[in-house]
Amino acid sequence: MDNRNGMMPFPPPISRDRAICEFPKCYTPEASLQLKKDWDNQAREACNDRAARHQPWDRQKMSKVVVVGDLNVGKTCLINRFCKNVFERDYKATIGVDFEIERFEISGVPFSLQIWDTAGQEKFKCIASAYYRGAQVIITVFDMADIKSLDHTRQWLQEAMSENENDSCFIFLVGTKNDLLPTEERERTERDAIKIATEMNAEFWAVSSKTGENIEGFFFRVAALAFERCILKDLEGGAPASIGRGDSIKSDHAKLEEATSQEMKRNCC
Ligand SMILES: Nc1nc2c(ncn2[C@@H]2O[C@H](COP(=O)(O)OP(=O)(O)OP(=O)(O)O)[C@@H](O)[C@H]2O)c(=O)[nH]1
Repeated sequence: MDNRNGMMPFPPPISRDRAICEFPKCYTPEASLQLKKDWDNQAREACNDRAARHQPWDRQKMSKVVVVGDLNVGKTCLINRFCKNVFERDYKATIGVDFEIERFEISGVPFSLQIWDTAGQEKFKCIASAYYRGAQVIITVFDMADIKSLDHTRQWLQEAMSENENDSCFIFLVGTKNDLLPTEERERTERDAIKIATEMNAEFWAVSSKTGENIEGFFFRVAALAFERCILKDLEGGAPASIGRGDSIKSDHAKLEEATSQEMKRNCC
């Protein structure tokens, strides 16, 4: 499509497998952020009303998601399994940060998650932490087969929250690599994780990026909760997050490259 006049081309249609109609279930009621089984009435009515009047929302709806946790716990694999349906067996450390945009259609409304993958390695922390601000969702990740990484999630959350307002974020605690554990051990680790999730005010999920178990259910849940909050904020007249029309994403990429190369040059970390 011609882009010479500076207008952004229309984005491609949202994939059918990213349409969410039913309110997605939690993993376990013991560590869930919302026990309700359906959308908030006010949000649902607002969406139905707009659809009936063929009146689109003023801004494209978007939430920022920040994924944190120790190195090697599987943050990149978690994101890549959902966004690209791939699983990488070999470990490649994330340098600084990276991000993916995932588009959904929820109750007929286009909605995007901007998912930030941050490096777990200590030496890249100073780059990654610059991207914590403005998150609507924080996902703290640990490796189900490495109990130390579960203990460290409190510290990761504290650091991510230090850049955000209290109560402004949905918090998730995600255990990856559940394919590596026998049932008994898995149940024990889940019980430990649920205790920590409760302390953190987080919703717990156990997933496997290798087998794909619970990956879609988890991200649909994240998208649905973030979307609903976005609609309710809009109805309250708060400033909703806006994704812009592509140029802000490009400038994020430019900033990312610049910050990473400066940081590497300075070798400060
Ligand atoms: N068996 C199994 N291995 C996994 C799973 N998820 C990730 N891995 C492996 O764990 C290693 C680390 O995965 P990454 O996703 O790169 O880890 P990361 O947390 O992004 O690491 P950093 O970028 O250093 O912060 C890789 O060798 C993956 O193949 C999983 O669900 N099951």
